[in-house]
Amino acid sequence: MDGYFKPGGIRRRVSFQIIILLTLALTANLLAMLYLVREQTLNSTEAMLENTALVLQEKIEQRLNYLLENTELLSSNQLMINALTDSEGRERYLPSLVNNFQKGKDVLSLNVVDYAGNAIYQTRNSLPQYNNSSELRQALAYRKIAYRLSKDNHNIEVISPIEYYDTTQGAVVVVFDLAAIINRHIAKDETSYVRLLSKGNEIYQSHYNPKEHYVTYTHQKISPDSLFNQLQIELQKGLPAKAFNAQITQAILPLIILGVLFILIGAYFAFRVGSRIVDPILELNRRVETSKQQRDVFCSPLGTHDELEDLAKAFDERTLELQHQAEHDSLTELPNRVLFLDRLQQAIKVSSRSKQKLAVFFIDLDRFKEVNDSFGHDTGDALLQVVSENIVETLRDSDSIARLGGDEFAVLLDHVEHEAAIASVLDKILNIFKEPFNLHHRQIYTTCSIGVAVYPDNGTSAEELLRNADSAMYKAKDEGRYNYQFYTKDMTDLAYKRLTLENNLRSAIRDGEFKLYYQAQTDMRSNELVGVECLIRWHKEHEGIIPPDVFIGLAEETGLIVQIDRWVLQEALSQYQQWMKEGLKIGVISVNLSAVQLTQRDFIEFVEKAIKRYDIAPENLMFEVTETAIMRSPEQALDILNKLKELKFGLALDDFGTGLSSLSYLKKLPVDKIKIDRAFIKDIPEDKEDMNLTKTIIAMARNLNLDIIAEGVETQEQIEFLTNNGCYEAQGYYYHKPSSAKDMHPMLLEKSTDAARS
Ligand SMILES: Nc1nc2c(ncn2[C@@H]2O[C@H](COP(=O)(O)O[C@H]3[C@@H](O)[C@H](n4cnc5c(=O)[nH]c(N)nc54)O[C@@H]3COP(=O)(O)O)[C@@H](O)[C@H]2O)c(=O)[nH]1
Repeated sequence: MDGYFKPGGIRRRVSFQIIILLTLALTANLLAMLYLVREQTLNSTEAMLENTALVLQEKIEQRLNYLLENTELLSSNQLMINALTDSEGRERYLPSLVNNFQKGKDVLSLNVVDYAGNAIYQTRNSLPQYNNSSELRQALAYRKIAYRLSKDNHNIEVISPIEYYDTTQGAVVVVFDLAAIINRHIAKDETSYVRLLSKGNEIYQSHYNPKEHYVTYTHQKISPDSLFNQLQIELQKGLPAKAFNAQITQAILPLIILGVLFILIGAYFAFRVGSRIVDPILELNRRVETSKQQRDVFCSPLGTHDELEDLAKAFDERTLELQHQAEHDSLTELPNRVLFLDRLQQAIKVSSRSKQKLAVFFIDLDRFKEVNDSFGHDTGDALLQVVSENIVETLRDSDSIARLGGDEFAVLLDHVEHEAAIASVLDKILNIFKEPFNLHHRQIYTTCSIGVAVYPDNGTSAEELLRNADSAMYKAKDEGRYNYQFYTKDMTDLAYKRLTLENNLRSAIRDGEFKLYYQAQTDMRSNELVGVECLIRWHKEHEGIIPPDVFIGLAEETGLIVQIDRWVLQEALSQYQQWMKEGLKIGVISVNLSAVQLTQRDFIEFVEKAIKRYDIAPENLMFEVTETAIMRSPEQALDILNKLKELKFGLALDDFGTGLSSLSYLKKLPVDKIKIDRAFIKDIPEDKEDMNLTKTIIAMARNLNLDIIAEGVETQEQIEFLTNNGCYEAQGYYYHKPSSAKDMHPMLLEKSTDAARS
């Protein structure tokens, strides 16, 4: 029972609410009953009071009539006439007559008056003065019995004329005790009171206490002939409120007891109903809790066949949906890293038992970022979808594929017999990228690099295998992309170094650890300075200067090159402005343009803002771009290069000769200058082939009317060979090694002074 009625719990709420509802309903019923019982009791009490008042009035009137008749009989008695006329006879007959009359007749006094109203006989000497009494005068005049209430209202005086032949000689006046008359008819243990009122004044009361509350009835149904009416007497009956309420309580008490019983039974049923509602909810709750911990526990079927059953089903559906969402990639609908690792873990268990191998591929699309930047994310997404579909098609049903995130996929090959089987799948995957993908009416060229780790040789846990496949993938990238590499131990170090370098690069950008070096470009005939190339250096604390070859590749891979090259451009222009202000003659300043920048939509805008800011004419700024960079996304690159050309910026084709370098292709590029790669120059004059190639390049450039500059010029022989063959500009250690602006300053000053002199 612990927690059975937990505070705020449904069982408690349902039970309590049903009990409260029952109690309220019952109370309302009882109140209604109470009202009805009270009304009924009031009606019956009033009816009872009316009846008893009527009966009482009749009885009193009967008695009064009886007394009146007796008084009349008395007054008409012959002896009474004799007594009136004969004083002797009066003494002789009247006492016995009167005594007889008084017996049991509630008589207070009996009097005989003569015609003038003078008392000629009286008991108790109580006769009031009757000579002026209008009732006496009426009785004598009309020879008719008359009556009235006494002055103190407590008695009734009856006046009956004494007739002698056709005359009235006097009258008998009898005073009756009103209380005695009424008391005869009232029981001693009467609970209700009786009051008689005359003109609002109480003339009689029994059992009446003015301080108590009563249910009162005033009897008014009196006929005009009745004595009460003639005497103007009102009869009031009343039942004490206590007695009245006791009747109500008596009537309602069984109902209250029944009500309480009903509430108790209701409470029991409320608890049962509460349990019937709550038990399935608690069961559902328990299953929900279990399903949080155990993957295959479901809430349905609950067995209730009602809305709860629907809820349980809906919960299961939503759980499966959420589970699917949590374990799948929404773009490709492939399993994600979580599910892949789970499946890999299971596969490792099976393989460990069956002593079989399995292989994990880590696939990364090459330069996917450029596709995104060049053609937008929709195209990037479509590429990922089509690539994933193609990979799925090359795999067996028992193999697994997952999208790990971004442009990374993973494949799990089960039950691998030998490495040749792995290689066959790898080839099939690489073949997918042989042809361009047709997406959104464009042909998108892309490739992928794949790293492979094999269980148990390259790892025994899912994480380790995936991590090692990742390291092998980086090796594939380093090996020129679009190939696969099997994991070897030294790759872990490589991957670690790569990760460290990436992190350091990010902090170098943040902390401003880069410096710009400058290398002169010289006219070999006049030794005049024609320009400078800006070359980045990374001054890393404790490690010294790190050359660009070490980090530019990774910066391009990670996209960090955009920030780096933008910094280079601003720094170069700022320095150039400074030199101009100092009156130094620099010629053209060149900066390198990476492939990633050629895909940046806002690149032109950024360049325009920069030259405006440093007040540099576009003709004084040259961009050096390699063929390889252009070929990564030719359409976009050409678009940007043409715009730069239109804006009058200089364009040089860097590292010329190392790429495809066809004449027809060269004609399409809007470049002003070609830079012969150092690789052709360095072995001149020893390498005749290089010399022939260099000659061809120079001829080709001249034919196309392009300027030409040789890189890596280090010797006098190289200068002679180049100038003899029509190439007059050079960049190389022979003239100047890349140096900081400060170190370069004396040379710039000297060159500028020479130029001024000549
Ligand atoms: N995207 C960017 N790329 C840049 C930037 N700065 C440099 N780079 C690229 O890095 C590559 C290596 O550059 P670096 O180490 O600076 O080498 C340059 C010269 O130092 C070197 N050179 C010049 N003359 C000689 C020589 O007589 N002998 C010799 N052994 N080496 C010499 O050649 C490199 C010139 O580079 P480039 O003309 O651009 O090809 C290089 O590919 C740079 O492009 C940058 O800011 N952004």
